[in-house]
Amino acid sequence: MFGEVPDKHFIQLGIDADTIRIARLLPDENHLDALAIMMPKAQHDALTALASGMSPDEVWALLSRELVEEVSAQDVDPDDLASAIRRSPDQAVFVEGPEELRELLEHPFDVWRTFLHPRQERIARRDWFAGPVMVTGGAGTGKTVTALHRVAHLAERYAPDGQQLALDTGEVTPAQPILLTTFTTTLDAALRAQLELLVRDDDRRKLVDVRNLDKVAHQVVRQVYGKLEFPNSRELTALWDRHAGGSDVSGRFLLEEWEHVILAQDLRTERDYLKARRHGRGRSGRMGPEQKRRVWLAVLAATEEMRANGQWTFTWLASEAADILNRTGKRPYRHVVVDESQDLHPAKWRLVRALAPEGRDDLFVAGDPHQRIYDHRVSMAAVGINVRGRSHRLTVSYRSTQEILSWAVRVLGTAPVEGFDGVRSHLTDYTSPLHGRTPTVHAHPTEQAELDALTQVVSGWLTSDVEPGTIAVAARTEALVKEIRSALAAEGIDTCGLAQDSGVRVGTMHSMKGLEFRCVAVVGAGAAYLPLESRVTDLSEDPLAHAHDLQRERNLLFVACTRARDTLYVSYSGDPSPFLPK
Ligand SMILES: Nc1ncnc2c1ncn2[C@@H]1O[C@H](COP(=O)(O)OP(=O)(O)OP(=O)(O)O)[C@@H](O)[C@H]1O
Repeated sequence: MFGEVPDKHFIQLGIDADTIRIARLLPDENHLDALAIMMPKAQHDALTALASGMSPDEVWALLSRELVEEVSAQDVDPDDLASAIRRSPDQAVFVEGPEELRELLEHPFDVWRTFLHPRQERIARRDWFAGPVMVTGGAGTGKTVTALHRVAHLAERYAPDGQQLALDTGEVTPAQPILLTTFTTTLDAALRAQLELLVRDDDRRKLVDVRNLDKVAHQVVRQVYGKLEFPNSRELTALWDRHAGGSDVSGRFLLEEWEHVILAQDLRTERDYLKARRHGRGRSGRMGPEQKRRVWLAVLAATEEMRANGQWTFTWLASEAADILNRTGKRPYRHVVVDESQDLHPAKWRLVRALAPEGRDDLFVAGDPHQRIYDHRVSMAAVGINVRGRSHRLTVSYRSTQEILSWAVRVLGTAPVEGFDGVRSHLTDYTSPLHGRTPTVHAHPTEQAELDALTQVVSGWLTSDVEPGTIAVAARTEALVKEIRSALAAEGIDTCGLAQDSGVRVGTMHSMKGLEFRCVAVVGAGAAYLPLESRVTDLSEDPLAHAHDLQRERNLLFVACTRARDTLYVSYSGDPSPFLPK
């Protein structure tokens, strides 16, 4: 990791000879993190900053700024933190100790968005990175906050009319040089709201295009193909069924083969398809060459029909958008910042790569492999994104209490999780400085009894002055979400979807991703819903796909539970889910 750092840089930063020898043996930042408790803090901080690619002068500037912060913190009136944040020009305050954090808990929900920890600060406010940056970390470790601050930092380089100030390369700067993007519309609405808190100046905020990737892809492809249509899943299956006949597989299988193998690996010819790897694709792994040929022809026919009808899927759209940009050489943004990246399909990664020219500060990507709830594993190198030497991990959760974290981490089970670029990801040093109540798990004889109990719990939260919009109820299926909303409504409790704010928010576990609430109830955590049988490949069909599917269901429960800041209530009827910690 420090291969290119000369000894004199270490010495200049006060790092002793023994530590230099150890540092030279470290392959990556995870190993450096693990040594934190064995090294003097100042030396470890300096190494962490060096590892992120800073020059010795930048490291000095950062460390001395932190020192000044530490000293001046003693003069700050601790009762006046909220107004201190508002006074501070860049809306950032450094928070290190649990006491300070507890103070902050008292402040309004949204004010949280504007605090930075020195480690996050080092990433977000770094002058520049030589290429793509990856920020990983467990739920609530501030990946989104760091990404937002990075956007604000990048925006400061530009005059409000879009002219680049700091890095004048002589090229024309796009009107909106920065794209802040994520997975879904719900999340891009949340990001937009948070960016408004952080970048107060309207003109500067206009430099940032906040849009989910599907919308970005849509705009690129539409310019070439005109109006685009997106058939619903029933229409799509019917179309693919019509082409499946000769290939001895179902239309659904064919469609998945196209999206998960052909588009995922960007296979362009029958030859490439015959050679392609297809781990976790059930019976397709066992198809002979003749059958694969038939499948390839059926896929060609189905996609030709879709193209003739002007019909698209969002994965295809992303793939096509990347192709168009690569073909024309157009790069609509200077910087692309991606949040919740763990679930991006490889075609969407190709699009991300194609959206900005390669170079300094081109891509900034945040994600957590433990929160992967769709089945997309990707090698960043294969999609042309090289983060080597520029990956950073956050380990302190500022959202949930240690009690909630310790419980939720057990939901994940013990199977190793594949991180980005095939690196195993772990949560062993993932902690929270906050403490509170242990999550409670409640068993009920029937679903009706479970819903009655939920109504009482939510009423209790409301009467103890928890704002309705900071309460969320999550369930595995849409049908159960509907039942929950009716049960709460029958008791006079207003409810709304997770993206709205007109009552207690209720939604599926999938749509909880990226959000956070003071109190969370996870309902239907029984064996009937988790794992959801219809979403798990049969063991006999494909053991690898079976194991992936089960892990994905675990991750889903983990995502739902780690949305809770203060209180987590879990219930089920019938048998408990095997994922619940014993
Ligand atoms: N340095 C900090 N000091 C205080 N609060 C912070 C800090 N960093 C983040 N937070 C707060 O912690 C919570 C979680 O932050 P954020 O949403 O950025 O985490 P995340 O890593 O993106 O989470 P997830 O992966 O679960 O979506 C937010 O309420 C945020 O405001």
